[in-house]
Amino acid sequence: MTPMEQGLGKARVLVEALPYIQKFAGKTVVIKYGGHAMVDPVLKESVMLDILLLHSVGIRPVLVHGGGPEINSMLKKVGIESQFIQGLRVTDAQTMEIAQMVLLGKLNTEMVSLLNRFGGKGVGLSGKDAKLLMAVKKPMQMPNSLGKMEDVDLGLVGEIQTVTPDILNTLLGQGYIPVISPVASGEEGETYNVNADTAAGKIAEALKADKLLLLTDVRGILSDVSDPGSLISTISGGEVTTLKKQGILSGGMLPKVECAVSALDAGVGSVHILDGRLSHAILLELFTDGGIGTMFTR
Ligand SMILES: Nc1ncnc2c1ncn2[C@@H]1O[C@H](COP(=O)(O)OP(=O)(O)O)[C@@H](O)[C@H]1O
Ligand SMILES: CC(=O)N[C@@H](CCC(=O)OP(=O)(O)O)C(=O)O
Repeated sequence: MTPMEQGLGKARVLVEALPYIQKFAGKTVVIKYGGHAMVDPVLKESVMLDILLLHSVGIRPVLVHGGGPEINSMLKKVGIESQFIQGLRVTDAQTMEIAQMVLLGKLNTEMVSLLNRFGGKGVGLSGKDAKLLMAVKKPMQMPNSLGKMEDVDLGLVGEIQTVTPDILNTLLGQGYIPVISPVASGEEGETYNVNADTAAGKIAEALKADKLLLLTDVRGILSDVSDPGSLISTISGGEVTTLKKQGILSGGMLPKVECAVSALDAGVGSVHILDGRLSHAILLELFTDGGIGTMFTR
């Protein structure tokens, strides 16, 4: 291909993206990025660049990050093993301390630094800042071996009670990109560990976001988790309930579908689960017709 043809190819991509860029200018897009898709440093840079691109065309991006695998490896180093119940980490005081150190001290600052190095104005926050996320201890019930429902103790896992998005609106209004760790405060100053998808969903609801994008390490919801070809492109709340009953949705997919359905009910414009391992997944979702991953429908 000649340099002239290459140039024309790039220009065509831009012209094709233009209607989408115009459609989303001024809109709020909440992006949840985490899990294994966040471990690759090259991918991480590429996601930060995509977020900057959104910002530079007038979109208001809000980044909520996870970090489950990094928390796991730090816990392993200090000899602590985690148990997960329905995709949630049972969190004792020591686990909480380490999770907070990894999420805020390492991952949040890392992403803010990347955004700023690439010319953006990223600001790191946790749910504790300006009372963004207030939580109580999350209750949970599970069937015991006899099938009878029993209380299980998740420790310091938080259930979000209120979201006060003022700080986010202030930052967004002044051109900053908020980067949020999923740690919340309790009324008595307790620290709670919140699943990052759940935090992103509640933040999207409070901001009345136009889009919620949940980036993960699979193509989207699969009807057979071992077959990447079994992607479900669109799904309704009713279908989610059926898949749950059939046991097709499990582990970390449960908080995702729950927050997605809740966000749509609360008026978030649209919710998508995307493959965060795919380079430029965010741009493909926003700026092309086809869309990728799973889209939730009302
Ligand atoms: N039906 C399903 N379709 C796709 N993934 C599923 C399904 N059921 C369970 N999963 C699991 O959910 C995982 C994604 O959740 P999780 O590991 O918490 O992601 P993240 O860390 O990106 O938030 C997938 O890697 C997969 O193992
Ligand atoms: C309660 C709970 O499970 N909190 C999560 C918070 C981080 C997270 O959700 O990270 P990913 O999105 O990368 O999985 C945890 O401790 O792993």
